[in-house]
This record gives sequence, C-alpha cells and structure tokens, in this order.
Amino acid sequence: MNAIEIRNLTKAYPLFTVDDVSLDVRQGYITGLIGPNGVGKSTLIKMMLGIVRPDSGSVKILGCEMPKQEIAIKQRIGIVSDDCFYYEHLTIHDTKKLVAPFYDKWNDSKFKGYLDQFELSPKKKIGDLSKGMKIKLALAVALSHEAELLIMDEPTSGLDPVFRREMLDLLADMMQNERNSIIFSTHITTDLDRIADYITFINRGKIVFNEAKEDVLERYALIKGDMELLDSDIRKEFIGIRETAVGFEGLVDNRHKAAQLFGNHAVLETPSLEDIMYFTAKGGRVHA
Ligand SMILES: Nc1ncnc2c1ncn2[C@@H]1O[C@H](COP(=O)(O)OP(=O)(O)OP(=O)(O)O)[C@@H](O)[C@H]1O
Repeated sequence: MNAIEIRNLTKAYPLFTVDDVSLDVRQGYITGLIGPNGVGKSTLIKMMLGIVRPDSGSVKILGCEMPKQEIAIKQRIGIVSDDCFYYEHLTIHDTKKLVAPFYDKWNDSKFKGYLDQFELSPKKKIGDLSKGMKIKLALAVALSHEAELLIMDEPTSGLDPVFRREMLDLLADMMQNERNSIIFSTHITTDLDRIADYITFINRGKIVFNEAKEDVLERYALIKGDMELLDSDIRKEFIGIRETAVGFEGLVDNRHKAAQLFGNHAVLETPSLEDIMYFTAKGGRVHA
C-alpha cells in the first residue's frame, strides 16, 4: 500500500503552477521531497493536508480520501512544520490540554519525556518559541500520538546541527515499526543522504523523478573532462553543465550511455543529491 496517493493535482497561482502532479509515497519508507526554493514543495504538502485547496486532482492518505475523511486521517498522522498551527498566546502546557483530547492514542508521559529531551519548558508561550522550538514542539506532538505517517515541511531548516542529528535518530527509531512512513521536504540534501529511502524531486511545479535513492544515484553520473570533448551533439546529452577555464563538469541521467560515449576520456563520478538538484535546476539556462 502507499502511504499517500496523489493524482493529477494542480494549483495555479498567478505566477506559479503546481502542474498535474501524480505521486505515490510508499508505506514503510522515508521519502525526501527535494527541490530548490520556490518550486512548489510547500504548496504540494499544504494541498496534501487540506491547507491549500487544489484546483483539481485528488489526495488519498493512508487509504482515506482528503478532504472527505480529514478528521480520521489527522488522527493517524503527524504534521511537522514551522508554520505554527497553535494559538500564540497559550503556553505549551495549555496547548497540550487543547490538542491531546483530539487524539485517541495520546500518550501524556511520552509527551512529557519529549519536552524534557527537547528542553522545552511547558510554561513557554507559543508566541515566544523560536522557529526551531516550534519544530521541536510539533515533533513532540507527532511522536506522542503514535502517528503512522509524518508529513514534514522543511523540518530541519531551523535546527542546530546537534538537534538535527537527534531528530534524524528519532525518525529512524519511528521507522522500526515497518508500517510507519515519513515524507519530508528539504533543501538540506545531506539529511537525506543519511536517512531517505526514496527521493521525490520537484522542479518548477513538476515531478522530475520519484525513485529509490539507490537507483537515482546509480542512474545519474557526474562527468568531468576537458573542453575539447564537448561539441554541440555531446552537449545535448547533459541535463546541466558547468564550464570553467580548465574543463567541464556536467550531469547526465544515463550513466551507462555516458560510459560508452566518453570511454576513458572523461571521469565518471556518482553525484550527490545536491549535484543532481543543482544541475537540474540550472540546466535549462545552460542549453538556452
Ligand atoms: N498564496 C499564494 N499566492 C500566490 N503565490 C503563491 C502562494 N503561495 C505560494 N505561492 C508561490 O508558489 C511558488 C511555490 O512556493 P512554495 O512555497 O510551494 O515553494 P517551496 O518549494 O516550498 O519553496 P521553499 O523551499 O523556498 O520553501 C512560489 O513562487 C510562491 O511565491
């Protein structure tokens, strides 16, 4: 089963469109949603959660339809984002009293344990929390009601490196239960190098790929070589290419073909997710 099934989701803003996106997020795995700034990651997540209403298309979460079964769905998922959905004037303690009754599986002692671990005082007001503290609170709530699916929008961006690592460990713990699933958007791709199983890459409102991380890293290659290897036909093989005084560095999405094409004349390396994001985002300009 898929944790999330998105079909033909479209949202047109005056200057930007999430365009006919279909996507399966697999149950039992961690999926990283990557893409440069402003390509529609948050819009897609907000449409999944019913915060932004799509112009067309459908979303199913844990087998239930959004927004028809929204209340049942929200019992079973955790949302982690620094867009705070709580009342600013309430303390963490009062917020807990408000949200806990909503969840059938709320575990108060777990919640207290996470507040301690995350060094969040129950007496602090929501309005006084930093961006990172809001993420920590959202994570504490999510982990205290046995969420089967975490949907996280840029969860690591406001976090110091120490807590970032702690958080990745907590997510790995959650995945001990093989029915659990996580999707998180980020442009800090090194977090995904550590824990993601699948990568969904979105660029300019469209899905570029949604594949197992291992397959992505095997399929793409970073080619480095001398400028004399490049002619107009060869250039077309590249998704993106950077030329310098000493040579070129370019990304292809068919390592096998590139190996045949360049033989021993160029160096083929495995790109990082950041390389793939960089060259794909910049690529269009290079070929223009
Ligand atoms: N309510 C809105 N009205 C008009 N345009 C919007 C609205 N919300 C988002 N956009 C536009 O949609 C585009 C995608 O924004 P979105 O926040 O989904 O991107 P993102 O990939 O999450 O970016 P980032 O990584 O910077 O958070 C942007 O150009 C943004 O200006």
